[in-house]
Amino acid sequence: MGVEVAVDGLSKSFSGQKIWSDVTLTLPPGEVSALLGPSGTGKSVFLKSLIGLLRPERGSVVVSGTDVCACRENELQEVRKRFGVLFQDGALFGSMDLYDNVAFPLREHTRCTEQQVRDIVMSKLDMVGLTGAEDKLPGEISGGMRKRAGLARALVLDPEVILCDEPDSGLDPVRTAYLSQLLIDLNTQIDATILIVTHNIQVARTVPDNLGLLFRGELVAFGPREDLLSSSEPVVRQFLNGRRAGPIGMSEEKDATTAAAEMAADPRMSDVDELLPQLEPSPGLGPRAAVQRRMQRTGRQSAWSGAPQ
Ligand SMILES: Nc1ncnc2c1ncn2[C@@H]1O[C@H](COP(=O)(O)OP(=O)(O)OP(=O)(O)O)[C@@H](O)[C@H]1O
Repeated sequence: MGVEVAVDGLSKSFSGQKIWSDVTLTLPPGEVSALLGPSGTGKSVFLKSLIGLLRPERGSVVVSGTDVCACRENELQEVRKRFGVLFQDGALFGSMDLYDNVAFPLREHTRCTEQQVRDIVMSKLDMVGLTGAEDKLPGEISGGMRKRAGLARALVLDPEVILCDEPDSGLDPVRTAYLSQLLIDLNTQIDATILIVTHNIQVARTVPDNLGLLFRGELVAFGPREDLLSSSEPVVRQFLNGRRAGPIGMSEEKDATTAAAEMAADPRMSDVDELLPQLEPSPGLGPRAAVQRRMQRTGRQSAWSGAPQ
């Protein structure tokens, strides 16, 4: 099962320029969470901070008793093995075929025999629907396939936490729908804690158990999907409805007077109040363990999480 990731009072700046400060949230073990936010608010910086690729000035990120922000390099190497990361572009090696790309972490970090490598690589490629494509080079396949290959590579070390940086970027709506289903199915099969960074409203509304929003250098909200999807917080509503009227402007933020005037003037500013059901695992996979745990954790019947489990 996935592990909890507890972030407390995290602050990051570059050369004195604040990116975000005092970010506190807990990724519940085995649940799927999504982090939203306008471009440039530091979502990728946040993901990198979780695995110690960037070092925030203040705060902690505790994974199984280890503070990623304060531990030594050798401890960091150990804690990173618990993570699988899908980078925005898949980050595949262009000169290696998909098989070797996916095998790479196993050959680097384990003493698996080539037969064991083969078994693991083929099973992960199968999980993401890439059986038969193992001989292809990244340049010979579509963007959606590259994402899935990146996901297969993120899975080979059996991670307890999976971080996905904009898994939907550059994908058409149909491929995005397949990828969303794949993330829910993976969560069902391996019960890993998943954090998705996304701009995609449909993904945000249908995939995660929990949602968070970064804005103006702060985490303005983080909580169960029901709370965020029905939130009356203007910035949350603006983002989840993808409209211009609201506090978020082209260059990230607007002054309050302009935002209020736009809200009053825009007659089409009707928000989507329908709470879309959360995606269910594909037939034959059984229920997601996270759903039951989440009900116990939050003490709620999951009224908007689709059919009863
Ligand atoms: N290594 C770095 N050194 C200096 N500044 C950086 C570094 N990495 C990121 N930044 C800055 O931090 C800010 C946040 O960047 P980040 O990529 O995290 O945003 P984001 O929310 O993921 O954006 P997008 O949604 O457009 O991908 C940007 O202004 C970026 O230029």
